[in-house]
Amino acid sequence: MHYFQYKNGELHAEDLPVEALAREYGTPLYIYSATTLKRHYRAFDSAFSGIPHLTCYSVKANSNLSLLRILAREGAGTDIVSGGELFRALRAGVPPEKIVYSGVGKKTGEIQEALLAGILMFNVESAQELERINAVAGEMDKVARISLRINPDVDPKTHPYISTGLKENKFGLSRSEALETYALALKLPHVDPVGLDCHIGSQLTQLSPFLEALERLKAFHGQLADMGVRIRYLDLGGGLGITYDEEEPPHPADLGRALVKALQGMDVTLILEPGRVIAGNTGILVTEVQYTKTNEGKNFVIVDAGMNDLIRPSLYGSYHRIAPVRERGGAEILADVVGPICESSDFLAKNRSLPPVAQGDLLAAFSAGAYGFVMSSQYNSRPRAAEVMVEGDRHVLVRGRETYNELLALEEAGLSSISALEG
Ligand SMILES: Cc1ncc(COP(=O)(O)O)c(C=O)c1O
Ligand SMILES: N[C@@H](CCCC[NH3+])C(=O)O
Repeated sequence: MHYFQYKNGELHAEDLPVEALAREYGTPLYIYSATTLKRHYRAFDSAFSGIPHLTCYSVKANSNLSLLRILAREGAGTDIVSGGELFRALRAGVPPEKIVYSGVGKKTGEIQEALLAGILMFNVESAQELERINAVAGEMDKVARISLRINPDVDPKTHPYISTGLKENKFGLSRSEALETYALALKLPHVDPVGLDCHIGSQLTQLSPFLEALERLKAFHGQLADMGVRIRYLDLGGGLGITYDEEEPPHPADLGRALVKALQGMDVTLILEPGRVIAGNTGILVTEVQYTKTNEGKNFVIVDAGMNDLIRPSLYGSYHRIAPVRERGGAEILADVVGPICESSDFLAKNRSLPPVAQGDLLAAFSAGAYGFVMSSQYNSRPRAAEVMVEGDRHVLVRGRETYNELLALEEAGLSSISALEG
């Protein structure tokens, strides 16, 4: 069941016509389906219901506060990678004891904030980070629960920019370094090594890399037990892929069955950090055609959403299905769908077969709920897209579009004092 569907030739977000929302809030506009979000979360979480587990939604995929609030009410924890994400997760009502903190570059202030909040654990990525967490926790008279992120050297068979578990990637510790670092953790008074963690990459479309990583972690778990480290949490990260085009990723239930079976007999709580599989197909980006033109036989459809709104096609060559919001007949044309940004890398699609579209038409880019708005910027001084959440026949503006004044707010003070520099 899809919640972005055509009814009588018009694209609907649940029960609302997308065109009406776009006319009300303007374009570019992100539209999210609350029903899809909940359905994805429940499908994922219930796949692991046979074992002790915690689903920590990866905030980086889509950090809109309202979306986080819905997930928090569903019982989700979160995987965060910055003080900013911690702040958001807490504001949205995620209980601190369901928050895990990943990332290679945690700063002292961020560690303090997480300790103050009382998060479940830090996924530590280097010996230096472990020492820093120990020192900060010591100053605060606390003991930090930690896991070490192992780099299992497994090929996730995905785009090189989003693969994270190969030895040439910056993430985690090799197994030999990790053994030494657990030994160090046992000696440090302000850290408690309770977990073992890995995350091998994103948009994975096969089960085998997950299972391979788990096998390596299990072998490592045995070595840790021999050293006297008692692991209570096994965190396998996120990474399950979605269908953008013709990919056929495993269903969460398949991943669940395979992992539950592989974990039999292990006395641990499984932690998972799904992002894309929860949020990706929960959102679309709606954009309006500004102009069409043909240069030497090449067709361009120029829309009002640019690489600043959805950077995935420019950054990874990613595919997003694009279709008119009102179904159109007529012979298809091959065109590049491009934005208004002054860069040739500013495109949503290249050589795409589209029905004939005209100025003023609305187009939807599908599967834009994850790594869409969160990766947007104000490049070319463009206010970022607004975000709307739909449920049934109701909707809420969950983030308005900033005004030009708001775009300049942080610079105004500089403008009033710049004359001092000008002498
Ligand atoms: C540590 C960590 N956990 C979870 C995720 C979420 O990944 P995905 O959106 O592919 O599920 C990522 C991103 O790849 C990550 O780096
Ligand atoms: N930003 C990437 C995913 C990165 C995952 C973060 N570790 C994407 O859009 O596909």
